[in-house]
Amino acid sequence: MNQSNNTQQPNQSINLPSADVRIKICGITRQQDAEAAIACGADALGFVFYEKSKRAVTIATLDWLHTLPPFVQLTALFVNPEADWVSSVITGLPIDVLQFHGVEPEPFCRQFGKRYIKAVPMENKSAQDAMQFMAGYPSAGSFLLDNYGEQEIGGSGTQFDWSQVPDAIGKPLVIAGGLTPDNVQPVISQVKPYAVDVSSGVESSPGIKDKEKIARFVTAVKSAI
Ligand SMILES: O=C(O)c1ccccc1N[C@@H]1O[C@H](COP(=O)(O)O)[C@@H](O)[C@H]1O
Repeated sequence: MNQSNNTQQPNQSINLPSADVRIKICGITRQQDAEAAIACGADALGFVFYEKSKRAVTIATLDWLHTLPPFVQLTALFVNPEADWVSSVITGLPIDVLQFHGVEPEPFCRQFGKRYIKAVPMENKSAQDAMQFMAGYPSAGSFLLDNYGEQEIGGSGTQFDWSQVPDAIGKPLVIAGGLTPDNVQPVISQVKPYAVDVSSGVESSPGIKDKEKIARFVTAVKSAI
């Protein structure tokens, strides 16, 4: 094929129509919340393997994970973990994707042979800064933009400046940070992300999901234009 006929504007092939924007419900700690999220239409669930989090889980507390239905992606979130800890988690549980929220270098993230999402700290960051950060992770399958600073760890439950989301990066972008059933439509309209990720915005208290909020979130995403 003629090379010149095969050039793509990277994000044109990745941005999805709003109705197809994928939904990840993160910070799940309980089986009933996982099942509720799947019943509501979540595409992916996230589990926080970070002991300082109010949503921290362990291999033992997720012994029900094998009973979940197929075709829902299970994501393990880590913050500056030991490699052995990541290996134990992916050996012990049916994890599909890793998500790194700390300052893990690129060789660390890719050593596990799993697809991974690298979180990008967007607090006070320009689109140019974000692109520079992402360029350091060529092996990442996707980037998750969240509102935290270089020395913090994410999960603040607050929004960043969506006007600073870079375009044409050639990788799927996941938008996170303070999303709720009420503000997810504007970010989809503005940014046209590959996926949206929510944790605190669909909770009744940290680590306890609210099925009604999840249902409202999913409905809002699927009806976004
Ligand atoms: O949820 C946590 O406690 C957490 C701890 C450390 C890093 C990330 C964490 N949460 C993740 O942050 C994003 C956005 O969450 P929110 O919707 O703003 O509450 C999401 O992936 C959370 O799982």
